Amino acid sequence: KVYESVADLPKSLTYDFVIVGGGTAGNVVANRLTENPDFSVLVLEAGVSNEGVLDSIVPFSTFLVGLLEPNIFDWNYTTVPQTGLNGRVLPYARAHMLGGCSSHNAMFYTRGTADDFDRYARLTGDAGWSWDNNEKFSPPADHHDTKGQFDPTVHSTRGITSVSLSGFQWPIFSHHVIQTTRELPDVFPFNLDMNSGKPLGLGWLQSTIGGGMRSSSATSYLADEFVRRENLHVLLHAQVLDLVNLSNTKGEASFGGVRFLQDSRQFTAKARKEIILSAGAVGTPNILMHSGIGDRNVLGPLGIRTVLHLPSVGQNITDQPLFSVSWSVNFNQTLDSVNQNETLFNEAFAQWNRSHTGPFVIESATHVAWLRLDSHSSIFENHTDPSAGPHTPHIELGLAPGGGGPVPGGGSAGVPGHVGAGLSVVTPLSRGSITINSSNPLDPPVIDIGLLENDFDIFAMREALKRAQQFFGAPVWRDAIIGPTQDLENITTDALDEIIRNATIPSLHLVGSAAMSARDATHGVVNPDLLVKGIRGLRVIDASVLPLIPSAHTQAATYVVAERGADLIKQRWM
Ligand SMILES: Cc1cc2nc3c(=O)[nH]c(=O)nc-3n(C[C@H](O)[C@H](O)[C@H](O)COP(=O)(O)OP(=O)(O)OC[C@H]3O[C@@H](n4cnc5c(N)ncnc54)[C@H](O)[C@@H]3O)c2cc1C
Repeated sequence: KVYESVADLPKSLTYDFVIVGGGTAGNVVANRLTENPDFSVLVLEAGVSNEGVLDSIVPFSTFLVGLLEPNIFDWNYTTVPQTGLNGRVLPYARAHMLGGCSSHNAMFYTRGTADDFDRYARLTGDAGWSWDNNEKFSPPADHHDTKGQFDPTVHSTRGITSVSLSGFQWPIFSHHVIQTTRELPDVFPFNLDMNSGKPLGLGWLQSTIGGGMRSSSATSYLADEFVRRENLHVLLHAQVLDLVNLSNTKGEASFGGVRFLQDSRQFTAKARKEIILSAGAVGTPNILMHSGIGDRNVLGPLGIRTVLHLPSVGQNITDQPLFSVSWSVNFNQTLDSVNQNETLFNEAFAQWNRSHTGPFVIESATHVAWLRLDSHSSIFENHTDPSAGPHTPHIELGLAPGGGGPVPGGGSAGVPGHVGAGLSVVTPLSRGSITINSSNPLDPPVIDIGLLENDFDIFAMREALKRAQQFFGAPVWRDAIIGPTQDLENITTDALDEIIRNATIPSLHLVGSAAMSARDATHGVVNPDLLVKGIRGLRVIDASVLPLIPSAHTQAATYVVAERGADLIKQRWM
């Protein structure tokens, strides 16, 4: 059951497992552990309920933008000035609601490549880090014939989170996109299913949407049938401050509980078996450091006693840069037509309310191209290829029948008659850090994502732009395209770089802040079993543990981490 107040919890605050964060990963773990009726589980979520939050239910991007403005649904973080982005300070969205970022993300469901996961297995020395098919592949909202748009053999229909193809079509756009794969097959080969492990090429986007509504870890893994389990308690408005009840057995430290705040009152929840940190790639390292696990050179000056000197906490974090471009077109069958016309907007909303069909059942993008840089690119003279293997893309073009493309945290340009591409470098080499500058756990952490600091990333972004220009320059677009909304062709490379640095935003795909590494590695935060190195009974299960960013959006990989993490816990205790 989901509780709003500690006072309503039926038991004492002692459970077998305490999970910190009811986000994307945390709810998966809560669900899987409570399959065993002998385990009791408490989830502590700082944020609010997802129930009835329309902006989180309706997939359409205009609603999502509402969620990302400063409000109670987000932690409202900002980055430090970003050197690679001309010193700009950016909002850094992290959900503050049940379901975590799966309740307010753009719903792209992209698994990455088999190469990515093989590399995790290699890096950790644990072959178990392969991927899993656990989604519930569902019909699109409009029940159109999906033959030729995906490969059923690489999907599961028995999983928990719904995944579907676009449930609404913008016919001219879709036709032109697919026609481009025929006209320029060498650059944009059609790929039947980008989630097969080999995503290179261009195909139809799959999203975490079912029945025309967002499918998050809160609506799926905490659906009524699961959350009513007597051994599962989820407490909202419970912000964890730090880990407490430190003890030492045979030279190994362990924490017996977590201290949390609700309505300005402090409580301690105790774990008989394990504490699981699922507070996300910002929240998890923050809690670790406030609990004395981190670099002693950071903790000492702040007056935090170092329990374990683990300098990798919060280091080497990675996000993917996102730069949006758009072209004016002479047809008005685009998302912009709905956004710019109140009558059409209200009609679309009425249709969604009536039947969960129509333009509001998709976020914005309908197709994605995953591309590699030319192997002879000059950039490889100074950089080794950062991709995990030959089937791994370096860049992504998220193609949308509307201005500006998918813009997490931004919103679309919103001018009628536009098509857009969200350009992303999915194997960036820039790295950043999450650290703290105060001993008060209620103070926000210091977020430096380091976007575009490495020259590989700006090079790859320029290449992504060239591919987008090539794409919309294909013969089929000739009669449709009026021109780019910004002239990015007839300018110098320096001027282009300046524009890119001034307009790039983070994809919000942060990973690596509590990275897993091989057991005997001198770096890293968790072992391949996700237990924190040198601490007993403390696991991290969320996007923080991914040591390198998958060449994809990160929720699918986070679900994989969570499913595997839950399996590992079960193996230990059952
Ligand atoms: C705006 C946006 C758009 C995105 N779009 C996509 C997309 O289209 N496709 C995709 O694949 N990925 C996308 N992502 C990324 C993806 O959603 C995340 O990588 C993934 O959801 C992270 O899951 P997580 O479990 O690690 O963390 P989260 O889902 O963030 O969960 C962490 C939870 O812990 C809670 N928490 C944090 N600190 C505390 C504390 N001290 N006490 C108690 N609770 C705490 C938080 O409130 C949150 O609920 C997007 C992300 C954002 C923000």
